[in-house]
Amino acid sequence: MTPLLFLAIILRIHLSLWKTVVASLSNQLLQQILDDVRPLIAQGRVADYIPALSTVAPDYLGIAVCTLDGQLWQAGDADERFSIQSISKVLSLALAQTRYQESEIWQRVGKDPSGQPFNSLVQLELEKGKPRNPFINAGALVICDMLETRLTAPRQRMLEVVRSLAQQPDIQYDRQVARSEFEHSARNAAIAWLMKAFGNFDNDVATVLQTYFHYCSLSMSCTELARCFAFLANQGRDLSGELAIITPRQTKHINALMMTSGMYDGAGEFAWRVGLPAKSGVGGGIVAIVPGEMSIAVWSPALDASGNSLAGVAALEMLAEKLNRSLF
Ligand SMILES: NC(=O)CC[C@H](N)C(=O)O
Repeated sequence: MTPLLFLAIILRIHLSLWKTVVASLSNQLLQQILDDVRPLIAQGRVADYIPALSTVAPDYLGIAVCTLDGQLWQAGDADERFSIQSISKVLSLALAQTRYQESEIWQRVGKDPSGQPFNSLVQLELEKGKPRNPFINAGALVICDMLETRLTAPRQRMLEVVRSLAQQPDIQYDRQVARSEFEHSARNAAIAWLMKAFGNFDNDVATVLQTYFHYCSLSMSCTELARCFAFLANQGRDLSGELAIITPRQTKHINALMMTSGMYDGAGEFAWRVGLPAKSGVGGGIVAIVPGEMSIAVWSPALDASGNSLAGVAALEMLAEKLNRSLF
């Protein structure tokens, strides 16, 4: 067999597999999944440590899938906006990757799962102010500190990035959520000050906290999130394929970190149940990536003990199973 023929056969197999997935994806399938997981909402709890989040009704439930050819599938409250919270930590890291050398980032923040709650201080003290990874609060605060140093207007820049990736020019910060977090920022401030004591924080703590809380307060829908995060399924390129947000190597790094640390101390169980890189936020959103194929966003505000959306995880588990997609 000539190498060319071999390549053609492989390509055919790949394309027919791709078609199978797309064929089995439908709005009805997504709706069915939402109907199946809805009873789980009652077992979770809406985050209340940020007062502005505690008023969100627990019965919202939405899902959106964006495949790399730009097609969208949706069900439930897919177009309702919510606070993306820690999902923004992925975007801050991507932004930092465009402004810093690889070694500059990873000398200040680790690449390992923490096995601890996302806002824990214990490990940070023991490990001399170097956070385990960029997706726990300490790590994201270091990344925001780095952005503060290199960007003249970090909040504006982030808005430009998400608006362009999600193809939605009116995405905004929810100022009420950002203010509420700032008024209840004792723990995050303690984390930042502890890192400053260890020499791993350069800028004014209050300024960086404000940037961090604004990023967390980004208000986006599942549809917008699915579009926005498609670059992680696409080797770092946006949906048009024309704009490289980050390099394929940087994309690999982010997906690996999402796999091991995107769901906090629930990351192991999530890998076991779903097997895809993902990032959650205490607003109840989760973004998951099927590399080379699609990005998925779910939202259900009631959380499990690790701070991950309870029905959201179950919905991803079902979808991954139905599409026969897992990295394992
Ligand atoms: N897990 C999260 O979504 C936490 C983010 C939240 N803004 C906090 O700092 O506590």
